[in-house]
Amino acid sequence: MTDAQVVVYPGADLLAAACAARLVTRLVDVQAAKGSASVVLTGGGTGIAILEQLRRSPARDAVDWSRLDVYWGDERFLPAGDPERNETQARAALLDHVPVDPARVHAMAASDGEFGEDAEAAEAAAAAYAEVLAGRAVPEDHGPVPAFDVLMLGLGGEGHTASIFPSSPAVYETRRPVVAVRNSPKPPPTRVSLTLPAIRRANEVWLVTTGEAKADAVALALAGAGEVQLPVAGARGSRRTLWLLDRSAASKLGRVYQPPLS
Ligand SMILES: O=C1O[C@H](COP(=O)(O)O)[C@@H](O)[C@H](O)[C@H]1O
Repeated sequence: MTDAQVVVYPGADLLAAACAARLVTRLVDVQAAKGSASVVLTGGGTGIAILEQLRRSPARDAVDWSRLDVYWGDERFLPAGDPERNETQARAALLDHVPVDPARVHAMAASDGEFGEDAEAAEAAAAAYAEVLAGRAVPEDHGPVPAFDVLMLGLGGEGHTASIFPSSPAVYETRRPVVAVRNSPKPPPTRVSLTLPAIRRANEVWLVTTGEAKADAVALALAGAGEVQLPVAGARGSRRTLWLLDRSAASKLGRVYQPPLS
């Protein structure tokens, strides 16, 4: 993964605030150039902290929220409003506080929704989300997934990203953009996730994480580990891949990535 850029911040709070500022800048620039923009949100502690910082930032008003498409990289297949759903957390952190167009907020289905809770429900939810993506793709995207402007991802200490876990069926998926995930090693067991081929349709992929528990996975991914054992190693954007880390998450990288001592 030679073309990835790495930015290391002194701490988790500063990283979240800086990522929020970076996101405002990127979305404003894209809207100025194209009229509208798209962002794919991640769940997890760092991803939600970024949204909270964005809510608190006066600069958030620079974004035209009505001209933004919001997607998710993965979802925990739980009832609507469940506090563990990535959508619930993103709404509380940001989306309920800014004038987004509800029709452009593309949440993945809930387990008490139209597809029900049975064994096939998560598969149906994944297929439905693939249809949503296909419906939003334009000819210039050259495929059934939009070329997302910014796609943010967290990661697990064992190397999962979105809900693509090491050596799981999702990491081998080459055809479908969205899959159901069963028996996730991290609760809840049933999830819906973009696949690596869909993630790689994004113009920019931002990998955001903090804490020492992520340091091995970060170092291995940047050293070129294989994506089957370490799915996050397969996450990259078509134009840019950015790793946004705090010092702890970056602590096992070589000196080249370390910030100067202060
Ligand atoms: O379950 C999930 O976890 C990962 C990482 O979360 P973190 O709290 O350890 O940073 C997240 O990227 C993913 O979206 C989420 O569903």
